[in-house]
Amino acid sequence: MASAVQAIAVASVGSIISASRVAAAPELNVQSGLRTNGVRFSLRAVPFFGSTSSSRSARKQNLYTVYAEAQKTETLSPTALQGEGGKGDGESPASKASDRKVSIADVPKSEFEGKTVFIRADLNVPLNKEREITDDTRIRASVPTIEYLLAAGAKVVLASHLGRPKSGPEEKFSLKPVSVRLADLLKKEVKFAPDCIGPEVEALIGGLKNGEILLLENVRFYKEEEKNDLEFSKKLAKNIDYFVNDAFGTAHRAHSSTAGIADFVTKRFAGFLLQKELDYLAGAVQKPARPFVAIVGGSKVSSKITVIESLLDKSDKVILGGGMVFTFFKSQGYSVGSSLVEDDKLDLAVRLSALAKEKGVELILPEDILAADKFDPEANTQVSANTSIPDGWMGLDIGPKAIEQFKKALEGAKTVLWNGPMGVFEFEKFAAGTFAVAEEIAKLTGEGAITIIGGGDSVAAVEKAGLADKMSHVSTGGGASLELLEGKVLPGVAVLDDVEIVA
Ligand SMILES: Nc1ncnc2c1ncn2[C@@H]1O[C@H](COP(=O)(O)OP(=O)(O)O)[C@@H](O)[C@H]1O
Ligand SMILES: O=C(OP(=O)(O)O)[C@H](O)COP(=O)(O)O
Repeated sequence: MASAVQAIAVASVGSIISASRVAAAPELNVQSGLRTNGVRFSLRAVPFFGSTSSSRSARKQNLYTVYAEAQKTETLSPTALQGEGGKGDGESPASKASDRKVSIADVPKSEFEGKTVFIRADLNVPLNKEREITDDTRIRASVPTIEYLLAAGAKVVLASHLGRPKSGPEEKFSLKPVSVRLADLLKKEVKFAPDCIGPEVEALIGGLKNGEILLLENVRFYKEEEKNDLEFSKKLAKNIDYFVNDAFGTAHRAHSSTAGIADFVTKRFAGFLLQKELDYLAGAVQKPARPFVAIVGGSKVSSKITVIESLLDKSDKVILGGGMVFTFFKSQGYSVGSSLVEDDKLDLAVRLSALAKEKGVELILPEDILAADKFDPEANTQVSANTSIPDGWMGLDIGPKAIEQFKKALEGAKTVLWNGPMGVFEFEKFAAGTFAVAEEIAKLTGEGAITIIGGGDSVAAVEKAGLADKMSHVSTGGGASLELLEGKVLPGVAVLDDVEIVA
């Protein structure tokens, strides 16, 4: 066992068929941190959960075994270590499944040579009226997986949705502009299929040579996609060997191209982007370097209840900002003027405050508020104590004292997770709180903290502040990152082959 250092074996259940070195891969190379203590990891197909398909039991299982002279914590990503220890159930790690999915970096690169690989990416990018891409972040984020598989000699069939087309093909939802941008980024030809299933697509796939790529047209041009329709999933999988899911932004959807297709291929892997998102959003949050400070903002408490609850279990401090704080203030009997309040959630605010006390987590609300006389970029403003926003005025940002209070609360943090802006940052007058928090988090990254921006409007805010590249991780998924932070199983992740630590 100890002699099989840094080797990975990939096998069908019961019979090992190959063994070779782990492939080099950007950022997520399992091999890169290997040390010594002789740990064996088994990677095997996960039991099915999270899709409506009935054929899962018929799925052919795979067993992946990683042999490593390894210091566990340095060998695997944070998610790989979930499930180990801490549960006090007396089981050894040998019998525990981890939540880590088999990524394309876990198998030899040669595994993909000559294989037809269906990559589901999230290429759902914003376009203007001229159908020009206004933000190509998601395309750029998808490039490492695509480049890696092309270099490995795979025949890449790339699929995505774009927007929410209602009934069939519509030019404004075509992925054609994406193929052009992708070709620029890859510096190679990207063939474009006018459909995502059917004889023409089959012929195009059949004509692919090793290292060539075909982008399929929007999978949502078929209503069957969102229904995770069995026949449609089968059609997508026609002539496909492996499924690689890299579409983190859509991993919370149990659709044909994100989940159903997995039943009709021989192997299912996480791409680099998906794995990175899981490492940060699930891994770092489950096993954070402490102190771990979570910051939750945004407009409504109702949309973040489960996230706050889940973070109260894991973090040392939870800072609250944005429109949701007024529901907390009102629940404490403060005057909130005409600020955004969810009157049916007052009890919930009381309950969350009590829960924080019970768990010994500091729940920090802003000491003062920047109030406006109307919801308008040009509104008149005044700073109010959190207890007494005057009638007719509404809180649209945290105040200057709160900025200092939040900075102090963040001091020394080793892990920071941020979801939701501190105010109406879209209006310049009410962006100071959000930008100050963004700057403070960026500073902490420089000091060695792990800083994670958990999707949605906070990503837009960090980008607007020009600080996105100063964060450890900026998520490409809004809804998906929220669901992950809430502790939900993402169907597009659940269908992938899983890692289990066996010794
Ligand atoms: N005090 C406030 N009053 C009203 N709206 C607010 C306030 N603070 C923040 N918002 C709004 O909340 C929105 C973001 O909310 P949400 O969607 O919950 O966040 P995220 O997208 O980051 O998850 C932003 O459009 C912002 O303008
Ligand atoms: O943009 C997306 O989600 P997000 O706005 O929650 O980040 C994804 O592409 C998913 O799209 P969908 O919400 O139409 O399924």
